[in-house]
Amino acid sequence: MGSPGSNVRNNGRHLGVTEPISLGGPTEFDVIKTRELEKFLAEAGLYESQEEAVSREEVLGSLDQVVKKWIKAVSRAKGFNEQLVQEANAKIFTFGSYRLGVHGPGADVDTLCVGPRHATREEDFFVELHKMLAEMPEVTELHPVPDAHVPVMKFKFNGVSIDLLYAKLSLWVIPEDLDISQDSILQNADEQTVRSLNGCRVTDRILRLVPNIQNFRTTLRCMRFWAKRRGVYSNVAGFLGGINWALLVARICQLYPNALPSMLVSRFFRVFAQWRWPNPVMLCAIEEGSLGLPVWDPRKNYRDRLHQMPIITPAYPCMNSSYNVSSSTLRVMTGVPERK
Ligand SMILES: Nc1ncnc2c1ncn2[C@@H]1O[C@H](COP(=O)(O)OP(=O)(O)OP(=O)(O)O)[C@@H](O)[C@H]1O
Ligand SMILES: [Mg+2]
Repeated sequence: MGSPGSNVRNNGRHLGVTEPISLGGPTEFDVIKTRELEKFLAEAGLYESQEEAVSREEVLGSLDQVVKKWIKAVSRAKGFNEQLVQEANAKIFTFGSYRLGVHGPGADVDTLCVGPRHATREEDFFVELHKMLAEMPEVTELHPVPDAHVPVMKFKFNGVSIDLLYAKLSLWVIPEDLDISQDSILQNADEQTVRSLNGCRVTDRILRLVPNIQNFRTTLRCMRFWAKRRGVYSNVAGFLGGINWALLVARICQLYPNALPSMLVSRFFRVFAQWRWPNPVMLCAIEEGSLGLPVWDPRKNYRDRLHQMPIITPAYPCMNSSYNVSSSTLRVMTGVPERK
């Protein structure tokens, strides 16, 4: 990664669907203002303690061990021979604000368990793994939600809140160094698996599509804090949630690749005050892909044409992450008065 403010990623080529607006770097004033901004964010209590960070890491390590034990038990119960049982593997990935590195103290961790083709969601994940977790003294408040649009198991592990999704790949064995960013991973995957993988694939892609990760993180922390204070941080209420704020900030980082967070925050307001919605915000071109999955395309899909504030996810299959925004919540966010 580059030093703060230097755009050295992507071999000097720009990231994004257009040229940057400005390649200008920081002045001494911006350096001072960014330091002040970081101090402000720290004093606002937005960063977790070292102790909490370590505890989260340990919990994730333990959870990974649990799913590895689970997949061996599942394989054995299905009559696999001992060598195949030993080779059987499952793995935990993280995504969301924890993976982006912008979570606050006490935040929950979005996780994904990736398993092989013989480990089913209905039986093995929601019954067998659920049973294993229910028997562990570390696990409390265990709530499976198998019928959700993205099925999830919610629980606390040693006090850390976890959302655990499941992706059943078409592979027989899950390699420990599995790369879930290739599109081929989606081949023959059921719909819930595609949706469950999406969070991780999107988060990883965002981190690859910003010129400087540290500057992106600080700016996003600031915008999340602002949005929460202003009461416009909520996907379900028709405003913007974690993913939407992340994508908007990432786009500003692309447009000002050498800017520091204090500049990026002010550019955020400048750019989005002038944005002509429903022009979409995108971090990369929307690819059709070869797997035939539906992608956001207002020319083809009538429903996509109704979206007020399209903020498109960067991993195949690209979707509008802010389909919940209505004309009235958009007006609230942009401060445009209602037309009489
Ligand atoms: N509407 C959506 N469209 C696409 N992906 C989504 C959407 N909502 C959630 N996700 C995926 O799930 C992840 C976790 O969502 P979540 O709402 O927990 O946001 P977050 O970025 O983790 O912020 P928070 O700190 O509020 O939890 C997102 O980062 C995103 O990858
Ligand atoms: Mg989250």
